[in-house]
Amino acid sequence: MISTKTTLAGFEFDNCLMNAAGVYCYDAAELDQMQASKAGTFVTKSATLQARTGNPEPRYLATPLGSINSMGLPNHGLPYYLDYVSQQQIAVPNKIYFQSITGFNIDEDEQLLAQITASDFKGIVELNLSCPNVPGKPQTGYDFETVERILTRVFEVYQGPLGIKLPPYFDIVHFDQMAAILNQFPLAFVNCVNSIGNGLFIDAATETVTIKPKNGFGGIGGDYLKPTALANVHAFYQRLKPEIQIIGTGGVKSGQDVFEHLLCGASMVQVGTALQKEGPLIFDRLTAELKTIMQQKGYTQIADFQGQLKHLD
Ligand SMILES: O=C1NC(=O)NC(C(=O)O)N1
Repeated sequence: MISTKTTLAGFEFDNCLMNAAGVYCYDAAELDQMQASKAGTFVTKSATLQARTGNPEPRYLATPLGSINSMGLPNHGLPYYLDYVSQQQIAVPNKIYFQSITGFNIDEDEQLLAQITASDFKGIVELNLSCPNVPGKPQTGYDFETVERILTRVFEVYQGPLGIKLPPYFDIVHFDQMAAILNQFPLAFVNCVNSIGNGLFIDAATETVTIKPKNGFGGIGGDYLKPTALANVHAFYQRLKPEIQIIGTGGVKSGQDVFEHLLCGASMVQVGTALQKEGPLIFDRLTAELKTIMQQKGYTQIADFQGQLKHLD
């Protein structure tokens, strides 16, 4: 019997696959589809203190090799998602859900966490430190001192399982510096990676950008992202203390892509662009393809190969 079960933050999940925050998680209708899918669980759209309409449209484009988006954190506000998850904790009790949050400053992060503490939320928090699409708002994950300040406050005020969503890094020294900061904290996980911020996809026929916000600059996902995502997963897997697990996100559209993220050290794999394109049935296909690869290699569980990427010595 081949199993794609996984454990994260001390919880067991029937499947190591789930959505990436932002995809199929904006409202109850989308989250219901995630609940009905083969995914092991879901994460909500990153919730902010106040509901947001997000950036002007067009703000998303699927491209042949991936996607570009500048959604701008459209969401119904944290209470909406806490209510939905509260219902699911009763309707489907033996599952653990992820709540993504993002404040626009450290005090908002604290307020969001206080709301979660005051609720009956029993799941895992994903603190998004990497949205590249709010005009004027930097990707917090690139400000190392601020990350340290935020995590210090977060773990002073919040006692439940919590991880962070990071932007991609492209410098070995940055992996070293960020890992040294993160190893100070009781993080349940680090999710590598968010989209590559501020890419540009243009239409040569009309000589125009393809999305409206920020003169067409947006987060890049899909095939373009995969080598960077795998590198970030593996770099942090190599550097973080074993108590901090890795969620792998970026460029997953086949069972092989899932296998590669797990081989690099991920304990859970999230799907964004390909889920947006194919819909939640993708989890049936990805699970079957991953099991086929595992069977061909003689593996029966993820632990048989997780993090076992070989180097050339
Ligand atoms: O963290 C995010 N990453 C993205 O690529 N897009 C969304 C968004 O724009 O809301 N947020």
